[in-house]
Amino acid sequence: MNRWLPLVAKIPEDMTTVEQAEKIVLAQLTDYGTEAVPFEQALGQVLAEDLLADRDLPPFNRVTMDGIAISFKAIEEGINTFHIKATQAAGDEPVGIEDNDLCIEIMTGAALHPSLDTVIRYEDLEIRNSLAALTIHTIKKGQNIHFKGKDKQAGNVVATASQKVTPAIISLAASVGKSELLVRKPPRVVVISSGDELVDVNDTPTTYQIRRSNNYTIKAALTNHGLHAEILHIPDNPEITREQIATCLQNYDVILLSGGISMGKFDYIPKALEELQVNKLFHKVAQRPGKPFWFGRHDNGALVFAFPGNPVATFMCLHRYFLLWLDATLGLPSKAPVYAVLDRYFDFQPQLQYFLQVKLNFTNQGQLMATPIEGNGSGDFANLADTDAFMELPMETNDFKRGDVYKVWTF
Ligand SMILES: Nc1nc2c(c(=O)[nH]1)N[C@H]1C(S)=C(S)[C@@H](COP(=O)(O)OP(=O)(O)OC[C@H]3O[C@@H](n4cnc5c(N)ncnc54)[C@H](O)[C@@H]3O)O[C@H]1N2
Ligand code: MOO
Repeated sequence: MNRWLPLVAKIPEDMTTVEQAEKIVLAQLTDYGTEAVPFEQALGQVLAEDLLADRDLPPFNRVTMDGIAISFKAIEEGINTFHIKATQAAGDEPVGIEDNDLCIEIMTGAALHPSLDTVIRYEDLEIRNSLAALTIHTIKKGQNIHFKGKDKQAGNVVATASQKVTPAIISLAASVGKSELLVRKPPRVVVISSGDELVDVNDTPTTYQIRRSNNYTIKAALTNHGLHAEILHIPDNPEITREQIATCLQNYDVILLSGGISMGKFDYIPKALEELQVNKLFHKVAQRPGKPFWFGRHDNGALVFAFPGNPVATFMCLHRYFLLWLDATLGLPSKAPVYAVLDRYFDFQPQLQYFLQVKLNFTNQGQLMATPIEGNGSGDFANLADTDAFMELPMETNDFKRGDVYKVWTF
């Protein structure tokens, strides 16, 4: 590299830096309201209410081992053989004892009667003719019991608003009897591809055509984030492009476009967007891949993320900008950035912020290492399957040394 260049990178005036682009995107947060959904359908959505315990958790003194329940007083009195008074299953009404030499044969999950305070596992007993004899000497009062209210008390918050609904939260909702959850309404999203060279998955491409894939990649990534999206393909025709986008601007909150935004003769998208009064907030970011990225907002509030068509560029911009915006707009707390150690030397000369594709691995010391898998540019989608993240290499540097630590965007 030319070491005489100043460290502050110079970028062309018509370009936005990655940092500025992120700020502009994150300044466009929108509240789409809330909706009640059946709890099983809430996976991946963002909670819009606190989830409260409807009763103590656990709701009774819960036995945690199959065996017998006794009063600890018996142990203090030196008793080590017990008459089995009854057998109690989980869900049964609790059975108590009147004398300390009695016990209840009891199962995991059963509710303990107030006259009992200690549970001894079958493994520590010998049972014969309705008599249970201890085979161990050390017994602690209160052992093998999960006490009422130990985890949460009635009215306590078990999950807070602005948390993403995970399988654990589905489990909590079921436990506290919330069959419906109030969640943040996600934006209505349409994913649009364009280009006459693109045919659908089930069509046979001519020798010079390819199958469209970006729209499916985007849709799949959104599904992973709990967001449903519609798909639309527009041919390379300026009138149809304008008409279709105009309709989408009325029917969707967010339009994710892929392709048709650089300098080609058939790249009609930026012009159509401007004609439709979508205000351009930036076009071109000093980054690779994804330099021609276009972002704007219609007066009605609809946002347009127009990603460059090359598959890796679309994929990177989706993760670096759109998903970041989505989390923020749904009120999720911002995630702490993830950093990894570059495991070999890498150089990149252009004055652009480079998003290097990497394979991530933890060492046996718990350190996250990133191995560059560069591929063949932003058209090389095959390479995406071999990598886990983009490593964001700062624009101010051209030489990235083994052992350097940089931010990664996992996908
Ligand atoms: N003169 C210039 N040419 C290009 C520039 C530039 O700055 N000056 N930038 C290059 C960069 S960087 C990129 S990235 C691409 C982006 O161009 P577009 O957004 O206009 O995308 P297209 O030309 O429509 O397509 C690019 C490439 O991707 C394929 N593609 C498009 N959509 C899909 C899809 N849904 N599924 C799969 N593949 C798709 C398309 O067939 C092309 O091969 O422009 C460079 N050119
Ligand atoms: O943005 Mo392009 O992705 O550099 O190929």
